[in-house]
Amino acid sequence: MEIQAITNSSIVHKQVFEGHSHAKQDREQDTITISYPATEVVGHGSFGVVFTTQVRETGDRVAIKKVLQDRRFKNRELEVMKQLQHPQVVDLKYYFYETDPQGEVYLNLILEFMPQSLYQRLRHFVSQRSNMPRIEIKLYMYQLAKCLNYLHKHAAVCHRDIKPQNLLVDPETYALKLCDFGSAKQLKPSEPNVSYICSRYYRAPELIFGATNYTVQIDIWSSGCVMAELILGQPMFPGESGIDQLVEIIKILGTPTKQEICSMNPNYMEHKFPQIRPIPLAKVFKREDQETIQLLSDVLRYNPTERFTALQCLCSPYFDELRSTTDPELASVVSNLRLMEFCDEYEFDTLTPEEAKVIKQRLQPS
Ligand SMILES: Nc1ncnc2c1ncn2[C@@H]1O[C@H](COP(=O)(O)OP(=O)(O)OP(=O)(O)O)[C@@H](O)[C@H]1O
Repeated sequence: MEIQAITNSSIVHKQVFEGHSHAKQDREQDTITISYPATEVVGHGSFGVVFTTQVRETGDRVAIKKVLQDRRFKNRELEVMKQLQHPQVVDLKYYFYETDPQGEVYLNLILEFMPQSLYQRLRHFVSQRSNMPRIEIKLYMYQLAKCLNYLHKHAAVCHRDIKPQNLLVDPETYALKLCDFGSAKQLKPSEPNVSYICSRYYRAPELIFGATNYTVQIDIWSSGCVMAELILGQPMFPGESGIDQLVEIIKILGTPTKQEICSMNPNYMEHKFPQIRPIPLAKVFKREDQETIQLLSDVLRYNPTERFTALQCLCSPYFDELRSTTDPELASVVSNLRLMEFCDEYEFDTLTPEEAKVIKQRLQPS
């Protein structure tokens, strides 16, 4: 779903809740009033509409995502977004409810605005028959790994729909932020989760195998698919149906071994698959260097426990260029985005002090 805004002169005044207030329940006395020019909605998504405007009190450009609210349930997207605050997550500034004349209740999420999706950014290069510059890919992938480390470790949340359309970017600063937490969930090892989530090209193989005990590692697989797509200019595994998606993966990674199938879903152990040999990733990505190939092969692994975690991705030599650049232009992008700054409280809080020390030495240039 694309968004656009056509402003007209009328100003809307709304009582809204703050996105990160500490109040446990939504009470009217906890609201503030903001105003913004009314906008016309131009795009419709599967769950709602998004439009953009500017809050007059703060001058902030925002995107307003309006979703139909089922009165029987808490909105999981809202609950998740309220607890997330990270430079690589689109910030929830405010939210409010409204009821239409038919009595339907809508939840409006007022979000930090970002100019483009990574999907649109890639299409820009593809339409010019050029490639996205390697360094731009690296800047985006680094921020995605930083985001997922925070999401998976600090918040224990799995996004479950990582794809270029849900990664918002600013091509002027190279900032990247994750959006659309409509499928996100806190996964608990003891509770099963539905496997029919995530958009087809980006679905981890354990989801295609119907696993319900999957982990946050499904997001890492999707990220690997995004990285491959940015390099190739087209999806790496363009499956035409649910099962064809597996065929596309097998065509490149080869048939999974018995152990690999067991690691994804033991119920398929007896199933007979045609034996296909893997194509080395160095052949698929002929013009990429060794560090790029290595990171891709570390994330596009059948076995979710062998697949790199977000923190392991961040430590990959692929990102050393960002840590040790002598190019003043790149150094300034890295510094403006504060890519080498980490917060102990929400980025290393699940590590022991010893582990944190080693990781910091690796991630922070001396
Ligand atoms: N904060 C934002 N700033 C700018 N654009 C945004 C923002 N949030 C969403 N968008 C745009 O709106 C699109 C749809 O947003 P989102 O994915 O959250 O809605 P959805 O209804 O879940 O859509 P989908 O049909 O893709 O599942 C995004 O792909 C993006 O282009």
